[in-house]
Amino acid sequence: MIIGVPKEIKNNENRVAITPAGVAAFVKSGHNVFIESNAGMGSGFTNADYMAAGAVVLDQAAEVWSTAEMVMKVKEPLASEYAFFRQGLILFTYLHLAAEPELARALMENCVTAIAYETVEANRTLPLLIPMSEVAGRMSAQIGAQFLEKSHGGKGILLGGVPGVKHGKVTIIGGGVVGTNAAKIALGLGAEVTVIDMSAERLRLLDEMFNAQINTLISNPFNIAEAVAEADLVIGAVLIPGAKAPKLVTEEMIKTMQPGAVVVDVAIDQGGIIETVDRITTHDSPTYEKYGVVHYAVANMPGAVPRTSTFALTNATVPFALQIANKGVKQAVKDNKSLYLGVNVAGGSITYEAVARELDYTYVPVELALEKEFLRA
Ligand SMILES: NC(=O)C1=CN([C@@H]2O[C@H](COP(=O)(O)OP(=O)(O)OC[C@H]3O[C@@H](n4cnc5c(N)ncnc54)[C@H](O)[C@@H]3O)[C@@H](O)[C@H]2O)C=CC1
Ligand SMILES: CC(=O)C(=O)O
Repeated sequence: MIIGVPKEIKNNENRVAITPAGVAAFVKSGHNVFIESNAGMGSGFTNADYMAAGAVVLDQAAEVWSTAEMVMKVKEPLASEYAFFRQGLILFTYLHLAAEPELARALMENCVTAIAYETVEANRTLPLLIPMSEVAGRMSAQIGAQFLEKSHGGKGILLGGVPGVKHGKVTIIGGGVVGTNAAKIALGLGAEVTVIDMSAERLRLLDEMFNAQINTLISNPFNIAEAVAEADLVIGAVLIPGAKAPKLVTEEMIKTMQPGAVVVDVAIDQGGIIETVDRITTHDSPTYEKYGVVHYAVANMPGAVPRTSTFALTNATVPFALQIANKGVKQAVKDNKSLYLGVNVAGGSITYEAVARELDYTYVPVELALEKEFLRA
């Protein structure tokens, strides 16, 4: 199979979908890799590194997209990339379609087989989301601490306090991978940490994991309102796979926060859980202020630490991509239920139930959609 890797074009997105080691793995299995010139520069990989591993370096993104049978990316394609979609193309990347209706339509209209990293599932975990959630979770506490500084618009507190002065309070809503990693760093900084989740089982696990050093609360509007009002920093970390994030922190709750408090809505890639987060921000301009509260809503947080993130992401994605390349998408998806659950669009239909429900399309099971696709070809 011919694998294409274009350079990422989202604001300050310095990750790349493949490392030279990944290229070598594809080449060893008899595949060809075409990568856009300088695609790896932001992560510290030169064109020469990729060529030494066996890749062909192409100057233009258009050449990569048009040559490839499978395009591997990091972030969802932006509007300027939709023109590259065509029937038969396999796209393997983060998609977050519940929050990207235009992208969903473009993929359907062009009959792309689109496999979303974030819905590939194994043993009730999301193996291709986990590494980036680990990164974003850790970053969220660090970033929150930074924006609490006066010079960054915050209320001017140190999360850890100092002897004789109170610690800062961090409320984390969603105790999954992002939430757990945020709690680790917030606790390490010396903050008083509260984690809210809808799963009592998850809270029990967290209580044990942190040796009762954090407060845990079951998710309901009353507990969320109280914990938000008290918090210096709120971190949004809820996920319902494939679906739009529920708005759990209302505008009224945000109004109860103190001036200079900070919210970091990590779940923004699925639409965000904070009602007053009304836009996606970028690494260039990461925050805005509303009701005196600093709002941060960057949808590609790991893009700011690209070297760590590219290694972590590709460690997880390349083995799945190799299965697709070795067997072809139809057989790979048939053999591997995890990959089956990653297919969001095929044969012009939405093939992931929660995405179809969210975007108001008829859900078509992957096997039927792929059959249609192969009959059409
Ligand atoms: N902005 C960015 O750059 C990045 C964003 N993310 C996003 O962060 C979000 C969280 O991801 P993960 O932690 O990996 O998901 P996860 O599945 O590990 O955790 C989600 C948690 O939310 C909880 N939950 C669901 N409904 C809830 C409710 N009503 N109240 C409280 N808790 C509830 C679940 O029980 C689960 O523990 C996702 O949207 C993910 O895509 C991840 C990486 C980077
Ligand atoms: C998960 C995701 O969207 C990211 O890492 O950018």
